[in-house]
Amino acid sequence: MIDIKKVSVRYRGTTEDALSDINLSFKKGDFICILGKSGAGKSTFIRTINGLQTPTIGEIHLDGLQISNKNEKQLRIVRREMGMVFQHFNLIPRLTVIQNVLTGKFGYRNNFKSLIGWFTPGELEHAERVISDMGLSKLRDRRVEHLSGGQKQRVGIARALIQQPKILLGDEPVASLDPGTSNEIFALLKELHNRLELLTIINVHDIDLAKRYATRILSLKDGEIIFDGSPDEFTEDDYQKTYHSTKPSHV
Ligand SMILES: Nc1ncnc2c1ncn2[C@@H]1O[C@H](COP(=O)(O)OP(=O)(O)OP(=O)(O)O)[C@@H](O)[C@H]1O
Repeated sequence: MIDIKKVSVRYRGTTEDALSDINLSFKKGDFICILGKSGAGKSTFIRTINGLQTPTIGEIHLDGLQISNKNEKQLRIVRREMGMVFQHFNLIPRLTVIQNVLTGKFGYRNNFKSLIGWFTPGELEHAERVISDMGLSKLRDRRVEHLSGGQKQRVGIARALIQQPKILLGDEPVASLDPGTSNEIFALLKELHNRLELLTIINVHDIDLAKRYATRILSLKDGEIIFDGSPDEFTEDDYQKTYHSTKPSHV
């Protein structure tokens, strides 16, 4: 589904690669968790997959088509296939739940209709369905600035789902949430992954969540993949190599 071929990324003005010679393939059914300490390249990796960052070298293919050499207009079409959820939710605080969810439709419409906030009955009905699915019906008309972190992330997920993506990308989607809520959000992401057959790729700092939910763990260090395997294969030694710190009691 996604093939990453010899991809390196070096930011302008820097002397080191943020990602270095990455070669990976992801298929439908993968629930990938990416581990790595701060600065390892996790965000760069996710951003490079959905075209927010262009590889300095190498290619990314989606279903056999190269997507890493597209212009902004073509990238908008590619990004419809990829829903994205963020650490800080990236919602519009003064807009309501349903208004925020509907912004997920913007990739499909012309700018004028989006600007004046005009949506078809079909689009509105779709938004209602996704909101209900996320357990947000009672909060439909509440401004998102008044929601809890977990509720905000559900809105973020609903906004991603309304695009009807094949791929769900998460850049630290639970890093701002408490452990209980983080687990709830991961359980929700896993349920959606199974039900909608999404390829899911998520950056996460919490190794317990990665071990509980991932079908495959990747570990990044200094822009390189240093582990690629099943959660069971990720050992204490891999943990040490990834984080260079002493073993926590829960591993
Ligand atoms: N826009 C940028 N310009 C220059 N260097 C950057 C830029 N964005 C990231 N970097 C550098 O690229 C490397 C990888 O950063 P990245 O944000 O991908 O890491 P990360 O693993 O997501 O870290 P964190 O967990 O702190 O978010 C770091 O050395 C970072 O300083």
